[in-house]
Amino acid sequence: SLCIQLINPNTSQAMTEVMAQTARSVAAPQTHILAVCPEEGAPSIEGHFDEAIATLGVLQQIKAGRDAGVDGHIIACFGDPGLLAARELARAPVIGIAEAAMHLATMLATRFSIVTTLPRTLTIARHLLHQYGFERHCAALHAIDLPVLSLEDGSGLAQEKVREQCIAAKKSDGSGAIVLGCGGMADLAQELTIELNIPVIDGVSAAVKMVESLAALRLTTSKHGDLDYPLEKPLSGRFAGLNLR
Ligand SMILES: O=C(O)C[C@H]1NC(=O)NC1=O
Repeated sequence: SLCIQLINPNTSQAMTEVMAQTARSVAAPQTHILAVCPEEGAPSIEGHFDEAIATLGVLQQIKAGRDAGVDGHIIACFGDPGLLAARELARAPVIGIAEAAMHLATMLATRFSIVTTLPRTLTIARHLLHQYGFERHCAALHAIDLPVLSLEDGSGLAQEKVREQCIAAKKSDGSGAIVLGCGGMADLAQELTIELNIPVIDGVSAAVKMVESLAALRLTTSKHGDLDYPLEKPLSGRFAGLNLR
């Protein structure tokens, strides 16, 4: 059986729960999902500053997961914060939900659109497209212009805005698939795929199946070159816990 550590980099328990439920709904029977979030940090991640704060918590969780011997780690925030640093620390695969969703979209359509939360995080999504080499695959990016935690306020307004943006994107962008740009949207993808009749992809679900695939292929994070374990040095204070030895 497999154990996959699902890390919500923000500290909102409700969002962790939404992602964990979605992850468990797609996981194979013998896959266990260990859902965690940092003890301290930002309740939502909505920019470069929040991502910097969240990265320490992600690394602490990666270390804990590694010590617990998990078979894979998922960074469940659409900015994929700390992804490469986490890959240095980890032995098992580390998958970000943005890269997972983008990869799947390129296998299903020649162009995809992204629907995320605040306009200011569109820049982060564009940066990831560049970093992953998917710029030419992404036809357009849209924001619902509501904060991340509006997805957890129980009003359903954010969910309706996501639906509207997806319908508009399908009509206007010339893209054949849509990537949902927030971990908190994980539970919306399956219903929207049916309603819109195009692939609407959630990165949490995508990442779960990618970790399962990599594990089945006995493939783990390369430790040759820049993703080798960090060089040993005396990390001090709150960082001491990140020493690998
Ligand atoms: O960037 C975003 O809008 C979404 C991103 N922020 C967050 O707290 N979880 C996320 O997936």
